[in-house]
Amino acid sequence: MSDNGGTAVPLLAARDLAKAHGRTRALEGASVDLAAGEILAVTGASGSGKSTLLHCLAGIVRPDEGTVAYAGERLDELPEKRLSELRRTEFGVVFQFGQLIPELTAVDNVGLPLLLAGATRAEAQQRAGEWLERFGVRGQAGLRPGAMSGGQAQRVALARALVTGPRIVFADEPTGALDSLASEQVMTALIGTARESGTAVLLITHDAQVAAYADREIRLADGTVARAGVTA
Ligand SMILES: Nc1ncnc2c1ncn2[C@@H]1O[C@H](COP(=O)(O)OP(=O)(O)OP(=O)(O)O)[C@@H](O)[C@H]1O
Repeated sequence: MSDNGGTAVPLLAARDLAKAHGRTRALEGASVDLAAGEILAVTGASGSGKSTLLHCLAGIVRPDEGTVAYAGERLDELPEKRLSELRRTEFGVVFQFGQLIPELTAVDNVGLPLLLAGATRAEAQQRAGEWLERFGVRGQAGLRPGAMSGGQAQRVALARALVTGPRIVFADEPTGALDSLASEQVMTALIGTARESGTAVLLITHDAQVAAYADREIRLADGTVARAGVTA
């Protein structure tokens, strides 16, 4: 990340996050920076707090302690209405599986965020088709998720996460259920598109080959960042 006399402002900056699920302390003092356009891998053992961190950074859950600042706004303090607007317009999310709506075809899944943002059905269908094309799954446009391979479904999910032009994509084990070929196709599609559009990506993964796509890697252990969380 470029250093503006030590004062460059990251796009997303989390400080000293703590979050408990009941009696389980999932995060304990985690601090992370994400620069605009940066691709950051988050690794760590199962249960180290990776998903909880992603949920706090994406404004899906509020931390118990600590701050999350996105482009000058404190996510941890925002009212739910503004948070959900940010999630709809500025952030895209991709999970390991199951995030597509099973009753909708690929093109309708990808078009849905555009409809929610006020596009007409024709506009939504056209732009969704273009995004399916970019991810190499236009041939699957009329299929429902159950009729696609895991890799195809993930590429449709990526198209849906990116169709609104978010500034950050949060991806939680996006290749976790895929074989190595499908995983490579999904990662190539995600990283290529993110680089082209300057979208930042926060990528949780167990897989060193997937983490190698990132510009930087941080490792969580016991709810805190064990390695390189904040850019100097
Ligand atoms: N909704 C929940 N209710 C209770 N405990 C939870 C909940 N979500 C997470 N935890 C616990 O919090 C800790 C951190 O979980 P988290 O899912 O953030 O870790 P993770 O590093 O993403 O794990 P994995 O790699 O297995 O997905 C774990 O001990 C987990 O069991």
